[in-house]
Amino acid sequence: MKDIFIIGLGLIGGSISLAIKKEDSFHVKGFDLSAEQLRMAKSLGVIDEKVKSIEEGAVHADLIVLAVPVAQTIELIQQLNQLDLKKDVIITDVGSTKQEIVQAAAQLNESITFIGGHPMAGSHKSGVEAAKAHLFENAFYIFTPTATVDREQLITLKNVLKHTKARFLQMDAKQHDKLVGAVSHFPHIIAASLVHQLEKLQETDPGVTRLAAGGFRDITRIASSSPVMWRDILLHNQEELLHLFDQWQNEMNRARNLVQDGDGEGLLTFFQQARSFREGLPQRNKGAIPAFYDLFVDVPDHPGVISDVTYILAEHEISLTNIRILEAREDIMGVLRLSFRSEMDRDLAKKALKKRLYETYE
Ligand SMILES: NC(=O)c1ccc[n+]([C@@H]2O[C@H](COP(=O)([O-])OP(=O)(O)OC[C@H]3O[C@@H](n4cnc5c(N)ncnc54)[C@H](O)[C@@H]3O)[C@@H](O)[C@H]2O)c1
Ligand SMILES: O=C(O)C(=O)C[C@]1(C(=O)O)C=C[C@@H](O)C=C1
Repeated sequence: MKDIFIIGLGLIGGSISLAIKKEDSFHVKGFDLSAEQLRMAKSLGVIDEKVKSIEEGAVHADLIVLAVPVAQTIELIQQLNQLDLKKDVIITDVGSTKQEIVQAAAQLNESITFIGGHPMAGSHKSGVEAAKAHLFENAFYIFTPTATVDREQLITLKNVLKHTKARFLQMDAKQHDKLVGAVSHFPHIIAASLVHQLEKLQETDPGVTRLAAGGFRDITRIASSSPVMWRDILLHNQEELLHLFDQWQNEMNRARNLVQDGDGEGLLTFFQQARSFREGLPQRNKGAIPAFYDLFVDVPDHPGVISDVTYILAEHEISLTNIRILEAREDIMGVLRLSFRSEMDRDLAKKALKKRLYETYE
């Protein structure tokens, strides 16, 4: 496995390329419909080589990765089927839905192996500038091979993608769309709907958006994701989403009744059950709840304090993944939330800040 061709060099295609390109034995060629993305992918060192057309990259490839929106994935499968590809070539995709894609791939010529894939990590950001080599580290990477896929070919694919450091899982495409519909697709609809609701309220109460604080921002972050990508995902997972709409309507009616009846006990149970289930979700991987290695630091509200904290971390060569001021009011101690990539970084930061008399807690 030497020649790898990635079609679509956005967030996901770019991140896969960065993760596998570190291996000297792979040569990664890339193509993107957008000339600007393609140019940037090469100049940022995301790919080894850019090609001018799908045919140019595909005919010599041992592995072809389709990293475009799911509707485009189906068109590309049909397009690739018209080309004279290498014998034993493997085609995989990264689409967020699997059933329609796997069905489309069933039409491919017999000499082509198609293995559906879905790395379960991402971002609301799009484009090659957002790509990161470590995006999939510890995340689940789901494969949906059909019964006709040769075991050796699946191993070959995993041997390339193991450099993403993701954790591999296998299931059939229908089960994939059911589960991912619940943990990913439907929540994106809810996030966008909450934003629509606020937009309507703003028409009569223009000041309301200034009050939208941490809670609203946390739950609606994913409403900033690519509209084209999410349109296509929803169109591919219609059946599962319709079930989820029914369940959601029941859930909202249940909550509505508790509020209408002034049922304090019922509301307490409603929130207690949700909290305890959420807290039991896996935290140490990039599953439903991402890994947080957060450290909170009490800081006096005076100019220069943030640069002092970041300077101390830089002195100890500790990298931050995020920094956020949680509270900063006049004359009141504020709180900085520092996020780290690992527990080790957090512990080092804790020690370094303590030495400079900063109060920290996890
Ligand atoms: N964003 C996420 O969080 C996430 C996570 C896992 C999987 N996915 C899946 O990954 C795929 C890509 O998503 P992304 O977030 O990288 O999107 P993106 O918008 O960052 O990148 C997609 C790229 O594909 C290019 N493209 C579109 N049609 C093309 C075509 N026919 N030929 C060549 N290039 C084409 C676009 O120009 C763009 O650069 C989607 O199928 C999505 O469902 C996304
Ligand atoms: O973190 C985010 O912003 C994401 O939305 C990532 C997310 C998800 O829903 O969890 C989005 C789409 C995917 O197919 C996989 C992961």
